[in-house]
Amino acid sequence: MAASIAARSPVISISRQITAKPSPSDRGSRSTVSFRQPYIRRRNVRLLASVNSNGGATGGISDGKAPALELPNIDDDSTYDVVSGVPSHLLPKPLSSTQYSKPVSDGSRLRVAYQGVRGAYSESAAEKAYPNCEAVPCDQFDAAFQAVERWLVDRAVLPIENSLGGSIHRNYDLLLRHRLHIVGEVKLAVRHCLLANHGVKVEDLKRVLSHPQALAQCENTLTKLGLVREAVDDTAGAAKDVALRNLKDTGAVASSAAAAIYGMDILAEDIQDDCDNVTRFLILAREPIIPGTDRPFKTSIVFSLEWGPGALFKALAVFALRQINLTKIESRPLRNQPSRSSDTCFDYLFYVDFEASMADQNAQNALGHLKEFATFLRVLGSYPLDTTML
Ligand SMILES: O=C(O)C(=O)C[C@]1(C(=O)O)C=C[C@@H](O)C=C1
Repeated sequence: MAASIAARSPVISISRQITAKPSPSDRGSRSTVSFRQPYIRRRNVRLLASVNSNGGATGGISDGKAPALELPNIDDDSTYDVVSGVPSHLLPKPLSSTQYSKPVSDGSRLRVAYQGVRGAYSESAAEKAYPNCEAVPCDQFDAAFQAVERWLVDRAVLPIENSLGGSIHRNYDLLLRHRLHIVGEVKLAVRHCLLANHGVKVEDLKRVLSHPQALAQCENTLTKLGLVREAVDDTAGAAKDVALRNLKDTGAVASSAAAAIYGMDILAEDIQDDCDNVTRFLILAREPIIPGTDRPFKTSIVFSLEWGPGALFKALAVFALRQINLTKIESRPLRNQPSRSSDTCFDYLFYVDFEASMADQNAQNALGHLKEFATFLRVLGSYPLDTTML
């Protein structure tokens, strides 16, 4: 069984870590508010602006010493990539929102990286996003990011949050460390099974292996059964391991697909704590898609703020003032910052998803406003919502 798996697509494992950090350059600060730009700004800028009646920003930005700088001209379309400094029109052509699900132009199948081994939920998510794709297993999330960056695959499909277990923090951190763009999302109903080798009964089990998210999603059932949990890299990997070692006292929490692939029995189905167990995955590509207005879009951004009372309140107000609905907010520690005098104060990155396309002037205005006082701002992607029924 394992040999046939290897023959399909070897697992990608990349040992060298890419440690790309946001560039300290301030070049992007006066360019057009565009979904392509990872904006980087100096610290210590002071907000002197407010929202005008059209939802546009007015006023200027000051560093407290120099005269106020003029506002970024949001009608100016001469944009530059802040990483390479290359004018935007010379960069690779972005995918259009209708193109992003089409096969590659030479007729070969789209190669889509996912984390885990065959039978992982992430593989199902990749196949839901791109039904005729070649799903390529990667041993770690980081390897999937790098596989796209190194042109080994065309896309990566990675979990970002689950309705029961919450956020997958590792992928939030990797989104910033790498330079990929979010070009879509896919929601997958996750129905966990308790798997064991042939002849093993529930009463025989002492331990259970699975991905930490899957173990968290089945907390109640596993507690009732009194099983010791052991975390491994992915659910299907857990099933494969239990099967290959022919363990008789250990089960796995994984999908029914994994049971079929690794020849295991399903002892219990739907063991997640809530029948509405949904994982949202992000689709990542080297180039962004051109945001549209033809269907509902979502935009994902990450920013940091000056420390102070009401800072986050002000940041979120740029959306509230324009009736833009937020669907997700996540904070992560901002690493490699010089420590502050007070031990009680940490710096954060805020990841926000909002329901608007970067093709909407309203969304451009909101980000233009946020950019005036955010110490760092990057648009991770503007992409169509997954509105499919689960
Ligand atoms: O282990 C898998 O099968 C995965 O695809 C990973 C993962 C996750 O990281 O959240 C994906 C979906 C489920 O929520 C459980 C685990």
